[in-house]
Amino acid sequence: MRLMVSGGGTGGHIYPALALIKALKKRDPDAEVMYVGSERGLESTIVPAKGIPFKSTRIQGFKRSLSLENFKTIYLFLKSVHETKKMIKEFKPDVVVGTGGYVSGAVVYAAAHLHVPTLIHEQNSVVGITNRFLSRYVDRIAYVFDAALDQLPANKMVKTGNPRAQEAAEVVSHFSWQTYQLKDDVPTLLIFGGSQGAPKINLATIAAIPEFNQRDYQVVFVTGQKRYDNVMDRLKDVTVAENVVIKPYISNMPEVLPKVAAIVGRAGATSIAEITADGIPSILIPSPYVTADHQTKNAQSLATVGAAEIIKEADLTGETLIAKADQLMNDDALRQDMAAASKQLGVPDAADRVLDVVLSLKKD
Ligand SMILES: CC(=O)N[C@H]1[C@@H](OP(=O)(O)OP(=O)(O)OC[C@H]2O[C@@H](n3ccc(=O)[nH]c3=O)[C@H](O)[C@@H]2O)O[C@H](CO)[C@@H](O)[C@@H]1O
Repeated sequence: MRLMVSGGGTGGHIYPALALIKALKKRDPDAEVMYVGSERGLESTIVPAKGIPFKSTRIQGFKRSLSLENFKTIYLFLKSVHETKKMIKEFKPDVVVGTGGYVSGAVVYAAAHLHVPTLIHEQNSVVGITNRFLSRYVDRIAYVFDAALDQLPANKMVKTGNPRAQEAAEVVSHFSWQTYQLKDDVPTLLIFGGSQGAPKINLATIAAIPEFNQRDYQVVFVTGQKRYDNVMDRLKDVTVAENVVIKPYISNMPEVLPKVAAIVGRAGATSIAEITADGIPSILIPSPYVTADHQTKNAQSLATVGAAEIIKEADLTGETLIAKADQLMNDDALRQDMAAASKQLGVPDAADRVLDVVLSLKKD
């Protein structure tokens, strides 16, 4: 099997692709894989670091307003299609899979033009612009939320869940909080704002640190790689107690998550897949800056069954954060109930389900 995968921009599009590759390698150790990403997206560092063959192309997104930049976007897209056609002819994939982000638009479009079988994976309840465009050309569309069904061609749709859920569910974690100078027998609250960090979550957490310092539970605050210096700057005159640890990024999230008592975070689709696969209680602060407010829909799917609490970003302050965090962290029974509800929503075999579809597309 020769699989070409593309997805990029943010972690939410990259990690499902990596989980699919992992599942393929497990089933077929001789499979050859090529990942095509954008030059500047997170994938250009995350993917090569995993030892996966990686090629890049330059591409950018459309501006919502009418702008000259959009001509450059179209030019880069066409150039990218041309470049990736060459990569496809060279690598000769049996199937090409796109997991979202602009770069997958060029790669999957090029593959469809060359009559290579194609599949896209839609992680969200509201379909992204790239997948909406690609849906006309691809052979199959793997999806997670039923809400996506009426936005895409019904005859191509296969419900699979998010492959990252399987990676999260299957991991045998040997992670110890001692790596972070924390204790293994104290409940730990993990705070992170998606793959890039979220300024409002960071500000509320900074405001809450004097209170977190006095709690019996531990707090791991992940700022986002690019926002770490800014956070540390704001904290230069603030005492941070031993039970609070601040990190720019966690690169081994599947190992860390099983050791977490509760999460405060955004409601990105891939984060949610992990949270439910592991059955972790959460306080979700949906990003109001995403297409059609889809993170609120994602978060509601957990909140309605008692798996998560929601704080609207507009209501998020140090005080509201502390109040909800205390409620959850000081009540073991509540956390257990939420954990059970969360786990009910998980799809722990999602990577195999996507892989089955991929393999069914391979021509003999
Ligand atoms: C602002 C934005 O456009 N967000 C979108 C983006 O979110 P984003 O890229 O933030 O994606 P998600 O929240 O879905 O997933 C984040 C991923 O990054 C990982 N992670 C995060 C922090 C860290 O320190 N280490 C780490 O490994 C998480 O474990 C998870 O696997 O893609 C998602 C999936 O299409 C969408 O639902 C989100 O709406």
